Amino acid sequence: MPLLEVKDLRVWFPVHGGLLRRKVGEIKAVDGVSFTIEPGQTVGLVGESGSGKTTVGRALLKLGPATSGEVYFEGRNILPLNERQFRPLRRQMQMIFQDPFGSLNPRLTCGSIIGEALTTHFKEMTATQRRARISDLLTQVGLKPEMASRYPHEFSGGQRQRIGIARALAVEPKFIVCDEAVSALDVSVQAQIVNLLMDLQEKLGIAYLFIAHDLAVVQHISDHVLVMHHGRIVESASSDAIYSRPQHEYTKTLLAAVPQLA
Ligand SMILES: Nc1ncnc2c1ncn2[C@@H]1O[C@H](COP(=O)(O)OP(=O)(O)OP(=O)(O)O)[C@@H](O)[C@H]1O
Repeated sequence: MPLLEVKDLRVWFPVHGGLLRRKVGEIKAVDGVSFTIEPGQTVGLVGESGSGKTTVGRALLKLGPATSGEVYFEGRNILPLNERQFRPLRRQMQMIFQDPFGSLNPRLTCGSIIGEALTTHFKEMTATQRRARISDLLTQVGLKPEMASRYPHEFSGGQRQRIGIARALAVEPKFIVCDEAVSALDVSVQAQIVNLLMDLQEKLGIAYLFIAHDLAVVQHISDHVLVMHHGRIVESASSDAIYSRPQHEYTKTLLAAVPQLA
């Protein structure tokens, strides 16, 4: 059984206009998207800005609206579930953002940021167990346990992204949406974070939807790649095939923009 199966997902946003702010049309941000993700697999989602990638990622985790379609997580359609019904599943589906600084509370230490996720989802955990788990998570993402007492501004961009990853891992997810998770970082730091994500996948069996506009990064991390254009998937193929035998004109245009490595 696939971990995640998306069937004919549509997300249309109403457009209002005129003096009375009546609905005058719709932005079809996502318009009939279908794909599957197997456990422990990475699916890359590429496309230019505005193609609908983030809207897909948010809809999958019920962080954003879905107009129609089905999203099965381990065989269960999650879109009709209300908040209470979805709560036990929320822990298993996490998101890592582009701007870790924006998504980390500047007033909390890195230990408290990770600890918050633990207290929300593991209410029975004692303070001692929590501290041990925070140390363990920091080590897993390549940071030092003693860094738990530092604040987000005391870390570099790459280290902040590691904290974001530790926070996502804290609740033991099976699936993580990585939305432009390395796009804001320097190329050498990007490679370190991508390698960390791949190591964690191997160790913990997590599946990723890896959203990016940069095809080179996506190729490195993904088993399968989806190319999105104007709300639709225009090409879906294995990572190798999409680069060696791109079928769609739009994919060829995206590939032409990738700097060639000598
Ligand atoms: N809440 C919203 N209300 C109205 N329109 C929206 C909303 N969210 C997104 N859109 C529109 O939906 C389309 C897709 O946006 P989306 O952010 O998913 O694209 P993207 O491929 O992730 O781009 P980027 O890489 O710039 O984030 C855009 O035209 C955007 O303006």
